[in-house]
Amino acid sequence: MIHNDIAIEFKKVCYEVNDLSILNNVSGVFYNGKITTLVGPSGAGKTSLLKMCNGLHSPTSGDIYIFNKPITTYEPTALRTNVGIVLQSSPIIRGTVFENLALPFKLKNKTLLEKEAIAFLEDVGLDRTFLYRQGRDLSGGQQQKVSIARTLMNQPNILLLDEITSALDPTSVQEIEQLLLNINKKYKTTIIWITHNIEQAKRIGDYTWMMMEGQLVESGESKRLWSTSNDFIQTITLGGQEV
Ligand SMILES: Nc1ncnc2c1ncn2[C@@H]1O[C@H](COP(=O)(O)OP(=O)(O)OP(=O)(O)O)[C@@H](O)[C@H]1O
Repeated sequence: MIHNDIAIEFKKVCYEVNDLSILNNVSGVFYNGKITTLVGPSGAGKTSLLKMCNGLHSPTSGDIYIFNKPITTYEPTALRTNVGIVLQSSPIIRGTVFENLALPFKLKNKTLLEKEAIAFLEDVGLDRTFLYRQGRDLSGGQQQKVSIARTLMNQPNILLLDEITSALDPTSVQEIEQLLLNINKKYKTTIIWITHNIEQAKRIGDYTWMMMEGQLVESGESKRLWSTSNDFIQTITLGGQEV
């Protein structure tokens, strides 16, 4: 059966490296056009799972479907164009913001027009005066916005975010949350967002996946999940606001 509301589906996914089990029998869905936060203690397997969504890692067993098609049927470049990723410290290359933004185009032998670059910058709340500033001279928050804009250049349907605000000041955190909520709304982008900050997870996620020791222990609508009081939620919320 085809489900148009599902962007990514995991079916009994296991991932092992050198006989070490990193993901164990993970089954679940990420809904199309929604924001799902991925929470759990350090070492739970969140980054490994995220990297499976754009083919950076492959399951040892089990299946992953992207828009109802097995991930293995996608050509790797097409998959990475369709499923973008931003990391905690995505690299800013030497050169101007324009050169950084042009990178995905350059890799495809295409030319980025200045007006296109300005439109993408505006999507992340930076005005045209940033275009010819040196990327590495920008603040951490501004660099992260440029990284997000650079990933958006490919117009991905799915955006994977790995702790992208954990090194930033509260104002930048708030701005980046808002700009991603706007992008989600404007382009209907499906977002999967790893965060250690429980308050952030509650604020931004339509859905939540809770992971522990390589397993998906809870998942569902955030409003419902965070208001229940099972053992997992007790464990991660009583320990403070960071997991
Ligand atoms: N290539 C690898 N070789 C060996 N062990 C690995 C490899 N990749 C991940 N692991 C281990 O798998 C487990 C899960 O790692 P992963 O980075 O996915 O967790 P995480 O939940 O994202 O953690 P964190 O919140 O600290 O980033 C960890 O114990 C890690 O050491």
